[in-house]
Amino acid sequence: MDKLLISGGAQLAGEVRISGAKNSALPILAATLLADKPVSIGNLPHLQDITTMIALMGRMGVELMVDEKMSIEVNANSIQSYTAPYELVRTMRASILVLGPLLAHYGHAEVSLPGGCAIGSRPVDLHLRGLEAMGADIVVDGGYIKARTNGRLKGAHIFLDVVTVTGTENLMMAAALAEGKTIIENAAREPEVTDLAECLNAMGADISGQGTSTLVINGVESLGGCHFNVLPDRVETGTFLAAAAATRGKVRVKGTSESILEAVLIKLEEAGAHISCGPDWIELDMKGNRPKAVSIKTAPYPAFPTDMQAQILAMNTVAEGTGSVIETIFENRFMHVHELMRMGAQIQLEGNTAIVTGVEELHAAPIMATDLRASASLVIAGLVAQGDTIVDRIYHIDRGYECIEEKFHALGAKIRRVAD
Ligand SMILES: CC(=O)N[C@H]1[C@@H](OP(=O)(O)OP(=O)(O)OC[C@H]2O[C@@H](n3ccc(=O)[nH]c3=O)[C@H](O)[C@@H]2O)O[C@H](CO)[C@@H](O)[C@@H]1O
Ligand SMILES: C=C(OP(=O)(O)O)C(=O)O
Repeated sequence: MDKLLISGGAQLAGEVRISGAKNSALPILAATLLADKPVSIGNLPHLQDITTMIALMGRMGVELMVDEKMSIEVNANSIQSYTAPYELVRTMRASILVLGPLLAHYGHAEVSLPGGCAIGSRPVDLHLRGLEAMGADIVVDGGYIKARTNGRLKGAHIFLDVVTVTGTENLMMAAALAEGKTIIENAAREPEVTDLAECLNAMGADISGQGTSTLVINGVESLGGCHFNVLPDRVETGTFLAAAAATRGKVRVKGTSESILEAVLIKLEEAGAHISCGPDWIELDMKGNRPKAVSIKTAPYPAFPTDMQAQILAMNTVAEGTGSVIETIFENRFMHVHELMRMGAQIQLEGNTAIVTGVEELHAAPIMATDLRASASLVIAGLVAQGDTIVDRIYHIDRGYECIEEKFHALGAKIRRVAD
């Protein structure tokens, strides 16, 4: 199993290119199952979750051709199986995103229940309830969601009790081919949901309201092909900026946009960062200063994203002062706290709140990655710690970060991948 070996202490400096967003690329790949013609997707990130989605769709008989620039052409017409098996779903929850498209286009689907994971129980009840409201027959049997529809799904008025990103995406995709109008209220407003809506519209769907909490989808009879470029990854962007702030460095992230991570940039400025932005870049300069601790509370977009909680918490561990970190989305998203404390971080954990008092220095220790963003926070901690930190179980980080050690290395970090 690969590990990352990080010799801390370098101030990050330089430029880094941001990849396409994992959480946009995954639903867009699933959306190609709705089309009758080939769909081509550009700016696809090169990471494990994308490989898993390609493997899953390939297993169904879908033809996928990736070129050397990580564009992919997907032709779903060759599909032969409508099943997402447990062995693939268990490695990537986002596999649930094939449920809505398979059901809407082909009338049936069998998708393994994703189950819980390190960050929380993560049920999919709202996905299922929404599809049932559109006329689907759903049973859960032997760990599988078995869904069928007699004829086309029917448009429905759906109110989501909780703001759910993949739930909104699954229902929006299903509604795109349903008969009549669907209204989804309390919909997720994340940029990745908007990106998916734009891609579906480019395929011929009739969706409006994206970026607001009410989506209106007029179902169409069929969807065609298109070429679509995935938006930049706001979590990868924020991760490099948080690392730059923690190391008192100066980093420019390119191929990204300030408009998709305002809540994060505001907090980094509060931490003392000087931020400047261009049309497709953001620069953060700490002018050599120690960051100031900030308080954050995670909530659905446009508020502070849960996927950036661990990285800002890691910055706080070496900041001046005390900051509180409140996690409101997932009930168990503080696994990194215990590992950071092993490095000398001062953190008090009370329910969904972590009170972090910055220390002058963290100390290297062998530490274990437990989930994707927790892993990123441990890398940030390793970058600022005295000595050599070994981060184990980095398969979590490979799920969602493209060439992470190469990108940090290019910014002056002493980091390399080591095999057991
Ligand atoms: C592939 C992808 O895009 N993953 C993102 C997506 O995950 P994902 O879409 O799985 O997360 P959700 O937005 O659905 O989860 C939000 C909350 O709703 C609850 N819930 C969700 C669905 C449901 O049927 N019932 C229910 O109770 C969840 O347990 C959680 O407490 O949004 C999360 C929240 O921004 C991010 O952390 C993930 O990176
Ligand atoms: C939690 C995440 O991903 P997923 O929903 O795929 O587990 C994430 O991207 O931080």
